Amino acid sequence: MEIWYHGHSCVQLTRGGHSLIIDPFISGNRLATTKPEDVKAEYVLLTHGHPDHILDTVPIAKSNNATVIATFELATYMSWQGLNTFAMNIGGRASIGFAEIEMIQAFHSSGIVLEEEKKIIYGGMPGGYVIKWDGLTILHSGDTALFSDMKLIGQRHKIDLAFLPIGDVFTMGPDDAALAAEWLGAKAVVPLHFNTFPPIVQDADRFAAGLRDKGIQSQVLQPGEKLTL
Ligand SMILES: O=c1ccn([C@@H]2O[C@H](COP(=O)(O)O)[C@@H](O)[C@H]2O)c(=O)[nH]1
Repeated sequence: MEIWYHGHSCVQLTRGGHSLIIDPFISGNRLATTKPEDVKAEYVLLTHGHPDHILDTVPIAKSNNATVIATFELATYMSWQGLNTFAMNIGGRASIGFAEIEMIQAFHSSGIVLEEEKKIIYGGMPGGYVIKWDGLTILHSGDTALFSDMKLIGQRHKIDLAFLPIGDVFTMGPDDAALAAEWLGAKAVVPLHFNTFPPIVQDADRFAAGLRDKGIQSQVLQPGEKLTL
Protein backbone atom coordinates (compact mmCIF):
# COMPACT_ATOMS: atom_id res chain seq x y z
CA MET A 1 0.00 0.00 0.00
CA GLU A 2 1.24 3.48 -0.87
CA ILE A 3 0.74 6.14 1.78
CA TRP A 4 0.98 9.73 0.61
CA TYR A 5 1.12 12.35 3.38
CA HIS A 6 -0.27 15.68 2.21
CA GLY A 7 0.41 17.39 5.57
CA HIS A 8 -1.58 18.12 8.77
CA SER A 9 -4.05 15.19 9.08
CA CYS A 10 -4.41 14.51 5.38
CA VAL A 11 -3.29 11.09 4.17
CA GLN A 12 -4.00 9.29 0.92
CA LEU A 13 -3.96 5.48 0.69
CA THR A 14 -3.54 3.75 -2.66
CA ARG A 15 -3.40 0.08 -3.56
CA GLY A 16 -4.29 -2.02 -6.60
CA GLY A 17 -5.54 0.94 -8.64
CA HIS A 18 -7.85 2.20 -5.87
CA SER A 19 -7.34 5.29 -3.74
CA LEU A 20 -8.94 7.16 -0.85
CA ILE A 21 -7.99 10.37 0.88
CA ILE A 22 -8.72 11.33 4.49
CA ASP A 23 -9.28 14.92 5.75
CA PRO A 24 -8.19 16.93 2.68
CA PHE A 25 -6.63 20.16 3.91
CA ILE A 26 -4.01 21.06 1.32
CA SER A 27 -4.65 24.47 -0.29
CA GLY A 28 -4.82 26.16 3.13
CA ASN A 29 -1.71 24.49 4.54
CA ARG A 30 1.41 26.63 4.09
CA LEU A 31 3.54 23.48 4.62
CA ALA A 32 1.85 21.42 1.88
CA THR A 33 3.87 20.62 -1.23
CA THR A 34 1.04 19.02 -3.20
CA LYS A 35 -2.08 20.60 -4.69
CA PRO A 36 -5.72 19.45 -4.54
CA GLU A 37 -5.49 18.94 -8.35
CA ASP A 38 -2.77 16.30 -7.76
CA VAL A 39 -5.22 14.05 -5.91
CA LYS A 40 -6.87 11.18 -7.79
CA ALA A 41 -9.16 9.30 -5.42
CA GLU A 42 -12.49 7.48 -5.42
CA TYR A 43 -13.40 8.27 -1.81
CA VAL A 44 -12.91 11.23 0.53
CA LEU A 45 -13.22 10.23 4.19
CA LEU A 46 -13.87 13.01 6.69
CA THR A 47 -13.30 12.67 10.43
CA HIS A 48 -15.06 15.90 11.44
CA GLY A 49 -16.23 19.26 10.16
CA HIS A 50 -13.42 21.66 11.14
CA PRO A 51 -11.92 23.68 8.28
CA ASP A 52 -8.44 22.18 8.64
CA HIS A 53 -9.97 18.76 7.83
CA ILE A 54 -12.56 19.50 5.12
CA LEU A 55 -11.21 22.53 3.23
CA ASP A 56 -10.52 20.85 -0.14
CA THR A 57 -13.33 18.28 -0.03
CA VAL A 58 -15.52 19.97 -2.65
CA PRO A 59 -12.87 20.48 -5.38
CA ILE A 60 -11.32 17.04 -4.87
CA ALA A 61 -14.65 15.18 -4.76
CA LYS A 62 -16.01 17.10 -7.77
CA SER A 63 -12.94 16.65 -9.99
CA ASN A 64 -12.76 12.92 -9.19
CA ASN A 65 -16.54 12.26 -9.02
CA ALA A 66 -15.59 10.78 -5.65
CA THR A 67 -17.92 9.78 -2.81
CA VAL A 68 -17.56 11.62 0.49
CA ILE A 69 -17.88 9.45 3.61
CA ALA A 70 -18.70 11.20 6.87
CA THR A 71 -21.12 11.22 9.79
CA PHE A 72 -24.74 11.73 8.78
CA GLU A 73 -24.74 15.47 9.50
CA LEU A 74 -21.47 16.24 7.73
CA ALA A 75 -22.39 13.96 4.80
CA THR A 76 -25.72 15.79 4.48
CA TYR A 77 -23.91 19.14 4.46
CA MET A 78 -21.57 17.85 1.71
CA SER A 79 -24.54 16.55 -0.31
CA TRP A 80 -25.89 20.14 -0.22
CA GLN A 81 -22.61 21.18 -1.91
CA GLY A 82 -23.55 18.85 -4.80
CA LEU A 83 -21.29 15.93 -3.80
CA ASN A 84 -21.95 12.18 -3.82
CA THR A 85 -22.03 11.09 -0.19
CA PHE A 86 -22.25 8.02 2.00
CA ALA A 87 -23.32 8.65 5.59
CA MET A 88 -22.11 6.60 8.55
CA ASN A 89 -21.93 7.00 12.28
CA ILE A 90 -19.80 5.83 15.19
CA GLY A 91 -19.62 2.02 15.46
CA GLY A 92 -20.91 1.49 11.94
CA ARG A 93 -19.11 -0.61 9.37
CA ALA A 94 -19.42 -0.49 5.61
CA SER A 95 -17.83 -1.95 2.52
CA ILE A 96 -16.46 0.35 -0.16
CA GLY A 97 -15.65 -2.61 -2.41
CA PHE A 98 -11.88 -2.69 -2.17
CA ALA A 99 -11.85 -2.06 1.62
CA GLU A 100 -13.99 -2.38 4.74
CA ILE A 101 -14.26 0.68 6.93
CA GLU A 102 -15.49 1.24 10.47
CA MET A 103 -16.15 4.62 12.02
CA ILE A 104 -14.72 4.83 15.53
CA GLN A 105 -15.23 7.40 18.24
CA ALA A 106 -13.03 10.41 18.87
CA PHE A 107 -13.16 12.91 21.72
CA HIS A 108 -13.21 16.27 19.97
CA SER A 109 -15.83 18.58 18.41
CA SER A 110 -17.15 18.87 14.87
CA GLY A 111 -18.84 22.21 14.08
CA ILE A 112 -18.87 23.29 10.43
CA VAL A 113 -17.60 26.87 10.40
CA LEU A 114 -19.31 29.20 7.90
CA GLU A 115 -16.87 32.13 8.11
CA GLU A 116 -18.75 34.57 5.86
CA GLU A 117 -22.03 34.06 7.68
CA LYS A 118 -20.28 34.00 11.09
CA LYS A 119 -22.16 30.77 11.86
CA ILE A 120 -21.14 27.36 13.17
CA ILE A 121 -23.54 24.56 12.27
CA TYR A 122 -23.74 21.16 13.94
CA GLY A 123 -21.48 18.67 12.19
CA GLY A 124 -22.43 15.52 14.10
CA MET A 125 -19.97 13.58 16.23
CA PRO A 126 -16.26 13.64 15.45
CA GLY A 127 -14.77 10.26 14.58
CA GLY A 128 -11.93 8.27 13.15
CA TYR A 129 -11.67 5.26 10.84
CA VAL A 130 -10.39 1.69 10.93
CA ILE A 131 -9.73 0.63 7.33
CA LYS A 132 -9.19 -3.05 6.42
CA TRP A 133 -7.70 -3.35 2.99
CA ASP A 134 -6.02 -6.43 1.47
CA GLY A 135 -4.95 -7.85 4.84
CA LEU A 136 -3.74 -4.54 6.27
CA THR A 137 -5.49 -2.69 9.10
CA ILE A 138 -4.98 1.07 9.15
CA LEU A 139 -6.36 3.38 11.82
CA HIS A 140 -6.79 7.14 11.42
CA SER A 141 -7.94 8.42 14.79
CA GLY A 142 -9.09 11.84 13.60
CA ASP A 143 -8.57 14.63 16.10
CA THR A 144 -8.96 13.17 19.55
CA ALA A 145 -7.97 13.21 23.16
CA LEU A 146 -6.70 10.02 24.77
CA PHE A 147 -9.59 7.80 25.86
CA SER A 148 -9.50 4.43 27.60
CA ASP A 149 -11.67 2.65 24.99
CA MET A 150 -8.64 2.82 22.72
CA LYS A 151 -7.78 -0.41 24.59
CA LEU A 152 -11.04 -1.92 23.33
CA ILE A 153 -10.28 -0.81 19.76
CA GLY A 154 -6.86 -2.46 20.14
CA GLN A 155 -8.48 -5.69 21.38
CA ARG A 156 -10.83 -5.80 18.41
CA HIS A 157 -8.37 -4.91 15.64
CA LYS A 158 -4.75 -5.88 14.94
CA ILE A 159 -3.58 -2.45 13.84
CA ASP A 160 -0.68 -2.44 11.39
CA LEU A 161 -0.44 1.33 11.21
CA ALA A 162 -2.06 4.09 13.26
CA PHE A 163 -2.17 7.75 12.29
CA LEU A 164 -2.38 9.73 15.54
CA PRO A 165 -2.39 13.47 16.30
CA ILE A 166 0.43 14.76 18.50
CA GLY A 167 0.01 18.55 18.29
CA ASP A 168 -1.55 19.12 21.73
CA VAL A 169 -3.80 22.16 22.44
CA PHE A 170 -6.60 20.89 20.11
CA THR A 171 -5.83 17.15 20.43
CA MET A 172 -3.62 14.73 22.37
CA GLY A 173 -0.04 15.79 22.76
CA PRO A 174 2.98 13.50 22.28
CA ASP A 175 2.83 11.82 25.73
CA ASP A 176 -0.86 10.92 25.43
CA ALA A 177 -0.39 9.87 21.81
CA ALA A 178 2.42 7.50 22.89
CA LEU A 179 0.04 5.96 25.44
CA ALA A 180 -2.67 5.76 22.77
CA ALA A 181 -0.25 3.84 20.52
CA GLU A 182 0.32 1.33 23.34
CA TRP A 183 -3.38 1.00 24.19
CA LEU A 184 -4.25 0.51 20.52
CA GLY A 185 -1.52 -2.12 20.21
CA ALA A 186 -0.41 -0.44 16.99
CA LYS A 187 2.58 -2.04 15.25
CA ALA A 188 3.55 1.29 13.73
CA VAL A 189 2.56 4.94 14.14
CA VAL A 190 2.77 7.99 11.89
CA PRO A 191 2.19 11.28 13.77
CA LEU A 192 -0.26 13.86 12.41
CA HIS A 193 -1.67 17.30 13.28
CA PHE A 194 1.55 19.03 14.31
CA ASN A 195 3.57 22.07 13.14
CA THR A 196 0.81 23.40 10.84
CA PHE A 197 0.04 26.35 13.16
CA PRO A 198 2.21 27.86 15.92
CA PRO A 199 0.13 26.41 18.81
CA ILE A 200 0.72 22.83 17.63
CA VAL A 201 4.48 22.90 17.00
CA GLN A 202 6.00 19.64 18.29
CA ASP A 203 9.22 17.65 18.09
CA ALA A 204 7.83 14.75 16.07
CA ASP A 205 11.24 13.06 15.77
CA ARG A 206 11.47 12.89 19.55
CA PHE A 207 7.95 11.38 19.67
CA ALA A 208 8.92 8.75 17.07
CA ALA A 209 12.18 7.91 18.86
CA GLY A 210 10.26 7.46 22.13
CA LEU A 211 7.88 5.00 20.47
CA ARG A 212 10.75 3.06 18.91
CA ASP A 213 12.29 2.73 22.42
CA LYS A 214 9.03 1.00 23.41
CA GLY A 215 9.23 -1.39 20.43
CA ILE A 216 6.63 0.43 18.31
CA GLN A 217 7.79 1.40 14.82
CA SER A 218 7.32 5.05 14.04
CA GLN A 219 8.17 7.25 11.10
CA VAL A 220 7.74 10.99 10.73
CA LEU A 221 6.57 11.93 7.24
CA GLN A 222 7.15 15.37 5.73
CA PRO A 223 4.26 16.91 3.76
CA GLY A 224 4.40 15.44 0.26
CA GLU A 225 6.35 12.36 1.37
CA LYS A 226 5.27 8.83 0.44
CA LEU A 227 5.70 5.58 2.35
CA THR A 228 5.13 2.01 1.18
CA LEU A 229 3.62 -0.44 3.66
O1 LIG B 1 -3.00 29.08 14.79
C1 LIG B 1 -4.08 28.53 14.53
C2 LIG B 1 -4.73 27.70 15.43
C3 LIG B 1 -5.92 27.12 15.08
N1 LIG B 1 -6.47 27.33 13.88
C4 LIG B 1 -7.75 26.72 13.55
O2 LIG B 1 -8.28 26.13 14.73
C5 LIG B 1 -9.10 25.03 14.40
C6 LIG B 1 -8.66 23.79 15.11
O3 LIG B 1 -9.47 22.73 14.68
P1 LIG B 1 -9.01 21.22 14.88
O4 LIG B 1 -10.01 20.42 14.15
O5 LIG B 1 -9.06 21.02 16.34
O6 LIG B 1 -7.64 21.08 14.30
C7 LIG B 1 -9.01 24.88 12.93
O7 LIG B 1 -10.10 25.49 12.32
C8 LIG B 1 -7.74 25.62 12.55
O8 LIG B 1 -7.79 26.02 11.23
C9 LIG B 1 -5.83 28.15 13.01
O9 LIG B 1 -6.36 28.37 11.90
N2 LIG B 1 -4.66 28.73 13.35
